[in-house]
Amino acid sequence: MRQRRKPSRMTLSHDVGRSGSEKRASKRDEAGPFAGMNQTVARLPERRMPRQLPTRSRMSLRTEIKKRTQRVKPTTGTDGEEGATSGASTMSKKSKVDKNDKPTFHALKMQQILAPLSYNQRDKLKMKLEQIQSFEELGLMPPVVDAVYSQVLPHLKEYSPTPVQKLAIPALLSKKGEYQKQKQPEDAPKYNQFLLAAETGSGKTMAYLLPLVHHVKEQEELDQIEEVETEAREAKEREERASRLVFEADPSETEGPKYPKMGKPRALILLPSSELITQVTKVVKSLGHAVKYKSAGISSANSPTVIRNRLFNPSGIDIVVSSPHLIASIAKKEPGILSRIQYLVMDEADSLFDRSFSETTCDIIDRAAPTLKQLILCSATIPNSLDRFIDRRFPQCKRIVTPKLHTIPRRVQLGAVDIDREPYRGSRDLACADVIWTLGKSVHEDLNPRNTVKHILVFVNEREKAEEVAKFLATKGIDAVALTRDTTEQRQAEILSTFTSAAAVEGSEKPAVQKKTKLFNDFVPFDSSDLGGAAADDDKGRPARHLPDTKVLVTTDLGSRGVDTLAVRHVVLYDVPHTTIDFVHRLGRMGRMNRRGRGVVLMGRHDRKDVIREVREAMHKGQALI
Ligand SMILES: Nc1ncnc2c1ncn2[C@@H]1O[C@H](COP(=O)(O)OP(=O)(O)OP(=O)(O)O)[C@@H](O)[C@H]1O
Repeated sequence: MRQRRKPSRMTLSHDVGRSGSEKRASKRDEAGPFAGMNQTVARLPERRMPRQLPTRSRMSLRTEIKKRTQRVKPTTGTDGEEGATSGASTMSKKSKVDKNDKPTFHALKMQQILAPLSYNQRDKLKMKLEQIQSFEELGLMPPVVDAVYSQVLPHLKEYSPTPVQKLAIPALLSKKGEYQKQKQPEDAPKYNQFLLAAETGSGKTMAYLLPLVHHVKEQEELDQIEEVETEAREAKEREERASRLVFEADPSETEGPKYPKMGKPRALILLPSSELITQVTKVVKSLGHAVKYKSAGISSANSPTVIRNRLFNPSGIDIVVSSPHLIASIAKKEPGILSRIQYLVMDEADSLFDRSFSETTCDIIDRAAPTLKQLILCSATIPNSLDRFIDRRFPQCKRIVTPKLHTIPRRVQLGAVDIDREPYRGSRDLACADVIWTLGKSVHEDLNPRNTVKHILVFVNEREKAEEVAKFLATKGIDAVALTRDTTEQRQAEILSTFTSAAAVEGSEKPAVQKKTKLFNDFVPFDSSDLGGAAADDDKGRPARHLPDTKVLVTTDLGSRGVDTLAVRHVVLYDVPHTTIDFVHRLGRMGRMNRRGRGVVLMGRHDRKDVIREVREAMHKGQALI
């Protein structure tokens, strides 16, 4: 029997976008033995008016909730797919907001208080976004912009930065506040700290990478000037010394390191898994084809020789993409690796600061601090724990958040299948197979002349379950594989590559033109009559039929964080996710960059149907989850 789960500690932050100064309440003078001394006037505390408890207590809880939710209501109904309507128009509609549009989270509130971003903040951000239309307006050097067009997004005809890119790139390039930094107390960090928080699939990688490349190139020019100056100065000093010490060897003349830049990157990007390292390295490399710099991606999937060759190239290295654990272990033997870092990025920051990574990640930040100029934390979800951690550890952190933070794109729809209904009778496996068959047999409307291979992701909550479900699906004629931490790194890369390619893969079957065949668009998972039958076994237990042109990947959170699964348009939530954070990440594997997607959640009698309903409603209205 399935057990009811305990609520998770991971909850979304309620006030992500506030600035450093807003969040610290002014510290009151603490009382002490000398507190009243040397006073010339009586400093009596301000008289406080009693709180109007009677009125407040009369206010029903329902009204209270309504009042609060009004404060954070995102501008639903007025924003299109990209959500960039004019702030003025949305503001003016504030008073006319339909009651039904307000977030009415009750079940989700048990996990978390609301308000990811205030209504006003979201509106202000939208107004700011409207003012920027192209990459040229962001302040990047022209070769970097050209590299975006020619290398990273060559398949596009029209280019425009995404909201997070519009907000983050100018902020990361800005030199504002550099002077004040130098005047801060000795022990305060001398580097700028940023938090980039934006919805899944919104282009966060380029939002931090383009400014980083810009800085690296700028620094390269400065280095070259400095090198020429140093060489000239040293030559002059040598000459002077030579004229003074005609007969003696100069004891102060020691040779500097032969390869000063070897194994000492300027920028370090840290990620929690090998798949993500490979993914981000690909973007770094593609930019590097046009803007020349030296980069390397290293993960535990690489052999020590490969890692050494990539890092310790005599001509130096500019950008390294890796994981905290690997960098920490290299730094034990080669401390130089952290001695020149100026730009440090923590991508998927909520994972990198969770219990399994936090100590190592923080240690790297401390060791890089003396040379560090910018620390960038980046994530699609900001749990309360991370929010509090940032407050404590990086009180000066500048928060760059987008108006759609913590929302699931409206292009993604979520349906639910009741596994307790006929014909499943409580069998989650059977319901899962049936949903996949229905999705697999539906015909994609724009596919000609052959059916396109469909890529479906199935998310389970426990690692052991992934293997089990994949096996079951295989017995039902479905081409399913499991991806877990136990899968070898090479195999993980192989499996994921088919799910991350944007190119459509032509299938083997012609689309059936039968009347009965459902168009992919028409699929309504709530309608059980619509669920086509999964293949029955033959006498020997082998599947009687095989589902063609459909590839299924069964995975846990490993496949949900950051993986750019462009090929995926269907996600099946085999288990109801533990938290809204999991909903955001898992459903965030679809609907990336204006694509559409459909999710199906399997729900049983022990699952929180109220949670599913609220998530669906929030998605439908384009509201942020809490
Ligand atoms: N300005 C743009 N226009 C069109 N496509 C873009 C743009 N910027 C990035 N992309 C594409 O969008 C996809 C998603 O980008 P990316 O992986 O950076 O998203 P993300 O915000 O980091 O997602 P996640 O939170 O899931 O990690 C990539 O395929 C990328 O090439």
